[in-house]
Amino acid sequence: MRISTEDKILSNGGPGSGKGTQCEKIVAKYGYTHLSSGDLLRAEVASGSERGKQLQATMQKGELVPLDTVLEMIKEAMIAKADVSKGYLIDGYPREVKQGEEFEKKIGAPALLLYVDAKAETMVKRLMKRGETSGRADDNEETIKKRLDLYYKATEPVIAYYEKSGIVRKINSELPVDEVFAIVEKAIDELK
Ligand SMILES: Nc1ncnc2c1ncn2[C@H]1C[C@H](O)[C@@H](COP(=O)(O)OP(=O)(O)O)O1
Ligand SMILES: [Mg+2]
Repeated sequence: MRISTEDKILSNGGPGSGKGTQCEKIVAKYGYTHLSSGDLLRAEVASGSERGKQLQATMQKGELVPLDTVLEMIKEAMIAKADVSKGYLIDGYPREVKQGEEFEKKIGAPALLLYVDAKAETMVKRLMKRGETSGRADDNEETIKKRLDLYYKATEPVIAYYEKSGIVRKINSELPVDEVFAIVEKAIDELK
């Protein structure tokens, strides 16, 4: 399956940077199909399947789940929506350069990467606050620290990887949500 370039937008950035928040607003305005790799994985865990059980153990440690599993799940979700989708917004993927390369090969090049950028200190603060109500097993101090380390080590290079193709738009996510969204809108509207 290959989906045309203009139908794929990636949203990337650190844990707690505000990807999910912005994606929700993008979906409301532009009607894209939102695929959050984290949400897909958490849904698999919640289903209680054997695959879900293995995923849970990995995610609880703040580690990345196997490359093929995530890509397979994203692909399945894209196919399921292919008839009705106005385009896909893929949130929190790729998490490492190798995942990006696989994505290009199996699904195709994206049109835009929204790089949702916030300081480490801001991300930790937001995640600790989110942890009070999110019920997420990985929103605790110890796992947050690991996720941040992993983000800087594995995921930041993804941004550099896509910078070569000129599709990265850096979004200052230190601002209030609506101001962040104004920057996001500009980046998306430039595609048209
Ligand atoms: N621009 C902003 N200003 C203040 N809080 C924000 C924000 N964007 C998001 N948040 C809050 C909402 C969440 O409780 C928390 C993490 O946001 P999120 O969208 O769940 O992040 P991510 O999906 O990148 O992990 O921070
Ligand atoms: Mg999220």
